[in-house]
Amino acid sequence: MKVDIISIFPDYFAPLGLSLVGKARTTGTLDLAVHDLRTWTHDVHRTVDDSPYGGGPGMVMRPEPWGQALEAVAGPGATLVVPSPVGKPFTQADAYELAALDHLVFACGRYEGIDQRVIDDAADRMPVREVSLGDYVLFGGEVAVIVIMEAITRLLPGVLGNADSLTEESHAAGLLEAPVYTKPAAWRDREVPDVLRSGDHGRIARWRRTESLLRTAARRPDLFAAYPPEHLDKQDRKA
Ligand SMILES: N#Cc1c(-c2ccc3ccn(Cc4ccncc4)c3c2)n[nH]c1N
Repeated sequence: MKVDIISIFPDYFAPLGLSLVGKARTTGTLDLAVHDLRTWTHDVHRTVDDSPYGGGPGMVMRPEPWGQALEAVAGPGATLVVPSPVGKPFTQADAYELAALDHLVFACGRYEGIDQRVIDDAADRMPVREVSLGDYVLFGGEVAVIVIMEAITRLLPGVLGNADSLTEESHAAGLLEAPVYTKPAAWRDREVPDVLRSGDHGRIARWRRTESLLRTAARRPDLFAAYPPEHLDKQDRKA
């Protein structure tokens, strides 16, 4: 997978050189490049922002540098991903969709955002997805891109040592995962549930399923309500 990130803070993406994302880059699974938007400015001050038409607080990112940057970076087959407070909430399903694409270009806005004409102009040439991490406000898109890149990279072939992890984890099947435990069996007078030490894989699977349903119902009633009833069996309905 080829990924290009455009930002006025390219150093923000140093974390993408670490751990499993860094390994994916080293092995060639992920071809990631970060670009400084100011490369496409031509004034002595390398200006990327200006005051908003219609007035209001803050500054808006100028269209000219973005237009030239996207023309240079987003070739045929690219999908533009724009983190934004007004974007579609980013979900695991989105991570799977993006992980299946050949080339992603991330546009990291700052200030009050990017001139809307940049998004509209790009949409004439490529798919554009405006996404939001959640209902809170960040300073810019960089943190969102780091989160999205981690969510995508772990879905790429060979990145996770045990691909089975993907099938049981939270949100993979629309539910939250069950609690996890490891040694010691007793810690501060708290015991690991006996079923998990029973060796009875059928019982363990059932216990995890029940805990997953109960946890989802308690913490994410929205996910629980959306969970297809046909995916619930008789045992689930007793939970
Ligand atoms: N994804 C995502 C986001 C952002 C986000 C993303 C890109 C930009 C660019 C600029 N800003 C700052 C800003 C802009 C407009 N209104 C208020 C603040 C951003 C915020 N905030 N919250 C999220 N979940």
